Amino acid sequence: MRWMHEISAGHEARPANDTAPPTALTIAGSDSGGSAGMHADLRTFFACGVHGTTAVTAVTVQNTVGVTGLVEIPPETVAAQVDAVASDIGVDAAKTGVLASAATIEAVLDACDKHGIGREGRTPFVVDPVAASRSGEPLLRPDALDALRYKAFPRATLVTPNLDEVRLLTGIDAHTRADLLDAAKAIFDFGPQWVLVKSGHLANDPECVDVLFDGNEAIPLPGPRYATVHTHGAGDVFASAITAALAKGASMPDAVRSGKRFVTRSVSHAYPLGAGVGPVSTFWRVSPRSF
Ligand SMILES: Nc1ncnc2c1ncn2[C@@H]1O[C@H](COP(=O)(O)OP(=O)(O)OP(=O)(O)O)[C@@H](O)[C@H]1O
Ligand SMILES: Cc1ncc(COP(=O)(O)O)c(N)n1
Repeated sequence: MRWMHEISAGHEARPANDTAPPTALTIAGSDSGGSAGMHADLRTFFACGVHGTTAVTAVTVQNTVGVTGLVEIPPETVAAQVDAVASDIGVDAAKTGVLASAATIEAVLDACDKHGIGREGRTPFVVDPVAASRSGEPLLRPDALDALRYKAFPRATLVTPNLDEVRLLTGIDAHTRADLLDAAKAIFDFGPQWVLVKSGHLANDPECVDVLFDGNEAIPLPGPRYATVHTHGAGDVFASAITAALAKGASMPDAVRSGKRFVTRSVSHAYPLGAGVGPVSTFWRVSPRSF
């Protein structure tokens, strides 16, 4: 084991292993409560049959009630994790969660560029612009908004905002299904290849119809709305299930449809935990009892 300050050169790549499953990388924060962030991402990758790897951006002090602390990992350490994973294990698709600051976003994008991750490279790059926890605590510094808009989004294969993130990033206040396409167009103008606007926060809509947009066509993704408050981690599970499908070689519309099926089943199996908001459950895919 070498301490971080001793690592100067890159890692040597190992020969490819034909028996290994596809790999997906999450560049995200940890959740001590185990419901959201990279914990949810890794569970989803496992349930979807891909090997999950991680670049930790921030450690959150979090439970089902809220987030009471966040410690950022130095940007160069985040970039070094991306480099270590990509240069040895490889990355078939990558996603982001909490990116914390402009400096971390820039370090991550440089590391991704180096390994062909992102729109101009061969490897799909899903940017989930996580800005706050479900309980409202900020997970992104205000200086990071422009870095997301003008640096990360143009490099993204897919951007997956919820309606609060749409409001923060574009000023559009979406309240109806019809507003989702306007929201998707406004995010698309920042330059990603695809945009997926999520409808979970349209609380008065009897269904959850998300919208996938590629600049020309809007593809509706219908799903039932379950009467549960336990949706902690739903956005992370959705983006991770999409990333897993992309890692296996699916087209974007197929990956998003399979991610939607996965997250809908996960919401339908959500369980109470602690005193606050419980997580959506990925157990349905792997456990005979399905919890
Ligand atoms: N009550 C629900 N019933 C069914 N599906 C839901 C429900 N709430 C959210 N979803 C679905 O879960 C996915 C995540 O959507 P949402 O808009 O909640 O994203 P998010 O805000 O990023 O998630 P999070 O809850 O983790 O903050 C979407 O496909 C959405 O339609
Ligand atoms: C580390 C981390 N990443 C992401 C989220 C967002 O998930 P949610 O919107 O369900 O709180 C979170 N709460 N914590």
